[in-house]
Amino acid sequence: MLHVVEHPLIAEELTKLRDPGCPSPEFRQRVRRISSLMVPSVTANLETEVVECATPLEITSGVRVSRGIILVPILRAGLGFLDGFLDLIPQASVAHIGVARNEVTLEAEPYYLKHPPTIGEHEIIVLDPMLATGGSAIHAVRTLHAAGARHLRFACLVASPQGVAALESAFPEIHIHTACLDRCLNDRGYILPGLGDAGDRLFGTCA
Ligand SMILES: O=P(O)(O)OC[C@H]1O[C@H](OP(=O)(O)OP(=O)(O)O)[C@H](O)[C@@H]1O
Ligand SMILES: O=c1cc[nH]c(=O)[nH]1
Ligand SMILES: [Mg+2]
Repeated sequence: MLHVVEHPLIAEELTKLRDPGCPSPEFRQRVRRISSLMVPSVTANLETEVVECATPLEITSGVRVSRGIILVPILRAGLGFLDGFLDLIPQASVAHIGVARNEVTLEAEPYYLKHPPTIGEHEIIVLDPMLATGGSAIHAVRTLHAAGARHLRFACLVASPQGVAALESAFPEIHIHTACLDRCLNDRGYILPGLGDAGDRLFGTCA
């Protein structure tokens, strides 16, 4: 299921982010701000349970999120999306998955994986600013499922209709949260209108 997180502040940040003149330090800050603004929507349906708690005056009931949270940025660009989530969910663990898209074949090429052993008991939030062909996200979700993940959602900044369709077709139960659903992909697999290469813009590695 696709959730487009609509909010005026997110829309304004994204508009500034698309500008090719936005330098890396500003780009990083804006991505971080958007990811923080997305957290309430991405986490709105987390399972909770009632717990007993004390105030200075009496015993009452409170709420606890039932499962621990693991954030999984897809390297590299997912790292740009991580801090905004950690700002609001500092207790989350962080697993890393390295996937690079081969820019000729557009195939996802995995190169790294590190996650806590208890992945199946946690809520997993996979993070990547860009969902283009969907190859990288599909590889990441498949890998995490194989490692035991059972409660998993995906959050991105910009999605293409093709990427959403591919990810939903591979995992019909998945919830995809995006700040924007863009128009299409170009013949090199870049999202239009998009914002270019998110990893390069985040880390200042543009040609
Ligand atoms: O949906 P896809 O067609 O797979 O494309 C999206 C992927 O491409 C980008 O990463 P890239 O491979 O450029 O690596 P980087 O993050 O290291 O720049 C982006 O961050 C996604 O991971
Ligand atoms: O538009 C795109 C597509 C893939 N990766 C990016 O960083 N941007
Ligand atoms: Mg890149």
